[in-house]
Amino acid sequence: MKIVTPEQMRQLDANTMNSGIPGEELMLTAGEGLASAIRTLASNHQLIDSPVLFVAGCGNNGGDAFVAAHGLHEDGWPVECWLACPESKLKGDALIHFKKMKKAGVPFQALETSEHWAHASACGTDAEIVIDGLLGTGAFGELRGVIADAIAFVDAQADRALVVAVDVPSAMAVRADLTVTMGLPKVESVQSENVDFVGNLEVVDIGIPVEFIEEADGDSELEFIHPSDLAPLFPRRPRDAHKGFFGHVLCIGGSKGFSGAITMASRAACRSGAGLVSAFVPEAIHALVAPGVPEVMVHSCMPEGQWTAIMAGPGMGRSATTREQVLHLLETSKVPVVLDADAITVLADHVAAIAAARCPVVLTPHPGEFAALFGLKVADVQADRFGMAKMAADKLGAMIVLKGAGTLVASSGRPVAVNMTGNPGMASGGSGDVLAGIIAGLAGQGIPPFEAACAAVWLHGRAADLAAAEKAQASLIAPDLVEKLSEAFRSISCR
Ligand SMILES: NC(=O)C1=CN([C@@H]2O[C@H](COP(=O)(O)OP(=O)(O)OC[C@H]3O[C@@H](n4cnc5c(N)ncnc54)[C@H](O)[C@@H]3O)[C@@H](O)[C@H]2O)[C@@H](O)CC1
Ligand SMILES: Nc1ncnc2c1ncn2[C@@H]1O[C@H](COP(=O)(O)OP(=O)(O)O)[C@@H](O)[C@H]1O
Ligand SMILES: [K+]
Repeated sequence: MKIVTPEQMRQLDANTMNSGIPGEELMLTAGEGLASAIRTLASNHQLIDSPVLFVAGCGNNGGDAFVAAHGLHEDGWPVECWLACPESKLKGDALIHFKKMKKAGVPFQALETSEHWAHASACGTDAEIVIDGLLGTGAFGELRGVIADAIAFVDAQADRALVVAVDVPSAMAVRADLTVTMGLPKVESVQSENVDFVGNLEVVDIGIPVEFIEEADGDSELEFIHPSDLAPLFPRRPRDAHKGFFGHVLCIGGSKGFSGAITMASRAACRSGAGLVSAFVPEAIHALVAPGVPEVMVHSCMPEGQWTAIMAGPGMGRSATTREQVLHLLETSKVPVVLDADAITVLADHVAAIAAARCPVVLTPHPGEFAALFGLKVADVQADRFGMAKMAADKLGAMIVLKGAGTLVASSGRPVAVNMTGNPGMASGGSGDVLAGIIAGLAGQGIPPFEAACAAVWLHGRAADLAAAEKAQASLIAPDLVEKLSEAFRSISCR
């Protein structure tokens, strides 16, 4: 999906209004989309009917919030709206929707002074979901008036409540769990320095005609991984399909003390739709791995097979044997090869072998592995994630999945894809192994490797978001991601 600047978005909004869709209607669709995202978030977190506080500014960003507050109030939710300016400053579409909200009886108050906000901060709120509708794409310059107080108030709620930003986190100073953006994602929201503010990023279709979007300029170097782009990768399965239709994936990895990594990776490949999955593990752990994954054919000698994708690395260890095996794969494979973890770091002095491979290669480094591969410092990788991913893809002729919040998928000659699903609960051992398995499972059933990597990072993060909403981020473990994959798939496909 295209990513736009605020200016490009304003142009799209203006073109849409000129084509006959009134601004009032655009705002209604935006606010209804926001209400629907809040309902889903609340439902996933078992917070249905919990108090929701909308904090609105005097622009159209506040207008979206009024529509959503109105909608939830009509559903019977305990909703309240605080306005960070005098009512008299409201105008246009926002004023229209404000009046409707007020008429419907949504409890409301205007907090016009810093003293009001100091009092609000002292008293707090019992709302478990707080909505930031203070500033959107119309923000400019230094914060003026009470907006700074209101932003500080909403941001402070992030320490105890779920925070949802409308369109963009206000002045990129509110730490949101979810940003519900209108029309198309905005460039600032996918920049790596802003991941802590944006949280997950969902897009509301506000009815901008497709042809306007196609014609619009967007960021030519970046694209957003959106479920609507992934759905076509999973067409209806023919009724007479059999396991041979969906490929045979080989997963190589594991070592003494690291049997879980390959177990989870190969299970994730199965859960991603591969027809058959085989694993090759050292003899010493065969008896540990095999019973854990009855759906996988586990071997302790290199098996023969018509592989459609090969994945190597999880739990493999950084031995000379690992390096030899990986180099051999790169030299001989004709099918996509996914390299993760140790299979990446052992190539630090052999990057030429990656460039020389004739098969598609997908590397899935976390910043530490990326730094090790190129002899860099992790801080330097993190300081320019986009540039680093692009550099590596160009240099190695491989697809680079640079992991971490706002995972990037880069391939030479095309825009870098950015993913905004996932949460810090994934920062626990084994999450990456699951991702490698998903990519191999998707590539192995014939999805082109770049698209497989994009779909995999989205599904992986989505599974983690569903799991965290149910079990809490702190309690998330990698097998939860595998278990929630089914639900993640269901959010892009009805079958
Ligand atoms: N037709 C449209 O234009 C649509 C707009 N939408 C929403 O409207 C938003 C954009 O609306 P606006 O252009 O009204 O902009 P904003 O809602 O961002 O706010 C602009 C208002 O905030 C004030 N302001 C700006 N910068 C400030 C600062 N630094 N300190 C204090 N006050 C400041 C301005 O004086 C102005 O009154 C989008 O982000 C989106 O949420 C959506 O409803 C979809 C349709
Ligand atoms: N804060 C976070 N937000 C989003 N995703 C995260 C976060 N922390 C970790 N992840 C994801 O979890 C996975 C961790 O992978 P990795 O570091 O290789 O772990 P391991 O080696 O333990 O399997 C990656 O896909 C990464 O993008
Ligand atoms: K906002």
